Formats: sequence, C-alpha cells, structure tokens
Amino acid sequence: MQIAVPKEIKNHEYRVALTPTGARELVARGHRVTVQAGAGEGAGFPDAAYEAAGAALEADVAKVWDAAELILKVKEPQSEEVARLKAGQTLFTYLHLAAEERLTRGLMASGATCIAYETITDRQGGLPLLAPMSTVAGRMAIQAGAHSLEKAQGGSGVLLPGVPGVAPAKVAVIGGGVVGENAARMALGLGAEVTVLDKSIPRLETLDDRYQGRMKTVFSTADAIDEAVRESDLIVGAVLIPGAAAPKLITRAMLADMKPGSVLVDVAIDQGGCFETSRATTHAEPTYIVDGVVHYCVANMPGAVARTSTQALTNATMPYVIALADKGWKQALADDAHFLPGLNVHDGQVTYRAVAEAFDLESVDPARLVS
Ligand SMILES: NC(=O)C1=CN([C@@H]2O[C@H](COP(=O)(O)OP(=O)(O)OC[C@H]3O[C@@H](n4cnc5c(N)ncnc54)[C@H](O)[C@@H]3O)[C@@H](O)[C@H]2O)C=CC1
Ligand SMILES: CC(=O)C(=O)O
Ligand SMILES: [Mg+2]
Repeated sequence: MQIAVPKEIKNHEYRVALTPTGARELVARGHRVTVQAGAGEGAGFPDAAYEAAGAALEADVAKVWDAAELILKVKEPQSEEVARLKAGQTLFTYLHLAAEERLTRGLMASGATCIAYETITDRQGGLPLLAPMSTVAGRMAIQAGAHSLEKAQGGSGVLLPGVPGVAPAKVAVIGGGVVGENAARMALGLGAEVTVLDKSIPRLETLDDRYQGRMKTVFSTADAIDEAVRESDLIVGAVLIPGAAAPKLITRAMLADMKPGSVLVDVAIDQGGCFETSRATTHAEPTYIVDGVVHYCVANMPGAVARTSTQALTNATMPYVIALADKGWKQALADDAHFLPGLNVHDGQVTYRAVAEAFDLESVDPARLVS
C-alpha cells in the first residue's frame, strides 16, 4: 500500500504520525512510505532517519497527498488538507468531529474514509489511542495552570504548593478519567489541595484507592461544581462523553463566583470545551481573560512536547496502522470490533452516531459497511 505522512500544519504542532522505526516496520512488510520532507524534524526525527528506514522523502506536499492510499496524520485536517483529500483514500488521525461541523461536512464532501484515533475502544472500555495524549495533556494542564496563576499572566498570584505558613492552592479537576487522573496526580505532587469530580462512582473508587485518600473524590453534581467554582484557584476541565460534544459545566454567570485571577484550563476543548466561555486557543496565544478569570484552552497541548508525545502516540497507533496497511480499512475494521468505532466518515456518510446527532445528520451503522 502507498502510505503518506504529511508534515503537520496546525499552529505550533510539532508531532508526526510515524517515526522512522514505524516506517521501517511498514517498509519491511512491503508497503511504500512517503514522508513529507521535514515532517519529523519538530519531534527530533530528521529526514535522513526516514530515508535510512526505507521511506521516500517528498518536498512537494501536493504529491505527498495525491499518491496516497493511506494518509497518517496527528491533528484533525486543516481546511487546506481537507481540500487535498479525495475518494478512495483512507485518513487515520485525530478528528474530534462533534466540535467541528465544517470539518465534518468537508470530510463528507471529500468522499474519503476517515478513521479517528479518539473513538477506537478497547476491551477494558478505554480509548487506547486517546489515552497516551490524554496522559500528556493531563500532566501539562497543571504546568499550564500554575503558569497562568502568575500575576504577569493575569492570574491571582497564588503558588500551587504554598509555602510553610501559607496554605497551598485548591485545584479542582472535573472528570477523573485519563486527563483528570494525570492532572490530579501532578497537582498532588506539587503539594496542592486536590479535588476530583466525576459522574462515575467506580472511577472515583479507583482514584480513592490508588491515591489512598490524598485527593478528595466528589460525585459530580451541579452543587458540587458550584462549590468547586467558589473555592478553587485552578479548575481543570477533563470530562468526556466519547465522540460527543462536551457538556458545558461552568456557565459565564458562574465566573462571577470565582476568585479574581483564578484559572480555568479546559483540556476538553478539542470536543468543544466544558466551560461556556471556552474557545480554542493556540500555543502561540494560549490564554485569554473573561470576567477576571484566566482561560487556557489549547486544543493540541501535546504538540508542545512533541518528542515525548510522538513516541507515546505512535507506540499506540502502530498496530492499527499495520492492520490498515496490511488488510485495507474494510477488512481491518471487520476483524476488530474495537477498531470499528474509529470509523467516523465514509464515502459522504457519517458513521459515528454522536457526531451525526451533533449536526442533525443521518448516521450509518459502520458494521453495515464492512460486512
Ligand atoms: N486539549 C488537548 O490537547 C487534549 C485534549 N484531550 C481531551 O480531554 C478530554 C478528556 O479525555 P480523557 O481523560 O482521555 O477521557 P476519559 O474518558 O478517560 O475521562 C473522561 C471522564 O469524564 C467523566 N465525566 C463525563 N461527564 C462528566 C460530568 N458531567 N462531570 C464529571 N465527570 C464527567 C467520565 O466519567 C470519565 O471518567 C477529551 O475531550 C479529550 O479529547 C485529550 C488529549 C489532549
Ligand atoms: C487528543 C488531541 O487532540 C491531541 O493530542 O492533540
Ligand atoms: Mg483539536
């Protein structure tokens, strides 16, 4: 199969979808891999390493896309990438479609087969291709929040751990999944007072057990969120309803109850964000202030630590890439009931129910397309 790896073009996105190690593996299986020149540079993988792995380098982005049967990316396609995509091609990348009607319609119009990393499931009920980047983003959320609390960033001037004689900051994490646990763990490590809110009792039990009561676990209700809003210096938004738009859990009116200079880090922004006042920002300009509250809403947080993130992401994606390359999308999805929910768009049709519901579109059962 002809496989293409374009250079990512989203603002300050330095990850790449395939490492030289991955390229070598695909080439050894008889596939042709074309990497756009410079695609791996931001993650520390020079062109020469891909060449040594048996991949072809191509400087002309149009040629990279045009010849491909399978396109491997990291971030959701930007508009100029959507314009390059065509029927008969398979795209494998993060898509986050429920937050992006224009992108959804663009992918439908392309006629291509679009498989999202973030809706593939596993036997344990997890999201194995979202989890590595959620781990990174959760850990980064506290770094970003701590920095945003500094006065020069518009923050309240609170230091997360406090100092002897001065109490630590209060951190609330809404959603105790992969992002939430990693954020809470970092905040605990820095000495903050940490509360995690989740709607899943089993999840709260796991956290309570794992951290031996060192973080408070609270069932997520409107009252509990009100209290977190009133008390916290930093709130991390980390909820997810897989494939769907995030619920808005903090409204604009509620910001008036927050301490001036408090910080909201909305990691769920790639699914539309879980705070009413969230809008996606970039690493170039990560924060803005609404009603005295600093908002950090970068939709590709892991792109900033591209070396670590690329290795973590490709460790997880590689078995799926190999299945797509060896068998083609139809057989690869037919053979694996957990890979199948990755299919979001095929030949003009939406195949993921939560995405179709977000935009009042017809949804086609993906199982019908592969049987
Ligand atoms: N901004 C970025 O760069 C990145 C964003 N993300 C995003 O972070 C979000 C979270 O991802 P994961 O932690 O992997 O998901 P997850 O599925 O592991 O965890 C989500 C948690 O939210 C909980 N939840 C759902 N509704 C809730 C509510 N109303 N109140 C409290 N908790 C609720 C669920 O029970 C679950 O435990 C996703 O939108 C994901 O796409 C992930 C990586 C990078
Ligand atoms: C999950 C995601 O959106 C990211 O890693 O950028
Ligand atoms: Mg995004």
